[in-house]
Amino acid sequence: DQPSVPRELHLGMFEIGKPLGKGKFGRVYLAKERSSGFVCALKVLHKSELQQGGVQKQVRREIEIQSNLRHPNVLRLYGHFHDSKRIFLILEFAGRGELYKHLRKEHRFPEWKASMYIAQMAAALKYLHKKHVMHRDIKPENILVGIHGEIKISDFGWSVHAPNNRRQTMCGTLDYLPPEMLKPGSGDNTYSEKVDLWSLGVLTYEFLVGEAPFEDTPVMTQRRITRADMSIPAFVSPEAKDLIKRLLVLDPEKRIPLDEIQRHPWIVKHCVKDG
Ligand SMILES: Nc1ncnc(NCCc2cnc(NC(=O)Nc3cccc(C(F)(F)F)c3)s2)c1Br
Repeated sequence: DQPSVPRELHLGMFEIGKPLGKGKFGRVYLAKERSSGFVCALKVLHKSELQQGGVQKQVRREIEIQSNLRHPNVLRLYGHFHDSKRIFLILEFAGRGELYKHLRKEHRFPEWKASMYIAQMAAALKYLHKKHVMHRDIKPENILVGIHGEIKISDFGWSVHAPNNRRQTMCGTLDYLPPEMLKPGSGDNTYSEKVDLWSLGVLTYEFLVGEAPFEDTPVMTQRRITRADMSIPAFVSPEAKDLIKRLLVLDPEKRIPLDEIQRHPWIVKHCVKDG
């Protein structure tokens, strides 16, 4: 059949379906490309809102970074287009929606499920870090679930190429911020992709406990993060506790590397290879 020559993308090409969710900057709809029947998710961003938020260059960076990423646990960004008022992101549709909704409904995940998800996150981060991309905003709200139950890291609005010393104003929850992004070191305040390892530790804790390890008032959360001051409940298995403790380490260089995560007993014991 004819190789598909990329046509000029525009809204009329899509039949818009049900709303899938709404982020802080705009809504997402199920959509079908009319000529091919291809199903995707269409995120609509209003240029005025992006200007107000001063984040338009972040969206450009997201498009540039994510368009080149191909991994089963990273949500695809197929393309984008805009009209006079809006920017549209053409995204892979994740058939089982937003992970945080599953987490809230189930309160917390059984260890086998949490371990499978963290193994997939480690594989995705290994892929990203090999390309010197750090996501910088790993949290349940930025993870989607595919039709086969596999997870997909999404929303690369805060991703950058490592190393990075730009100070971005953060908004949203502090819970997932690593210490080095809260108070820059006395020396160089650059940070590396190791920031994603800290967030992976926070994510592991939240999957198993149902709340973030440093959850508190904003001031107390910052203080507890910079002291790695958290306690792990007794119902968490010793292996899971060990991995969390090896990720939530103040010194970025001392955090367990991704290769070792994939070989960690808590990960290995739950991912049944054959059958
Ligand atoms: N079932 C589903 N299947 C697929 N997708 C779904 N939802 C969309 C998930 C997203 C993926 N990528 C995104 N990207 C951004 O939002 N980027 C963005 C937007 C504004 C400002 C900024 C920033 F510049 F401020 F960071 C960055 S949202 C759902 Br529910």
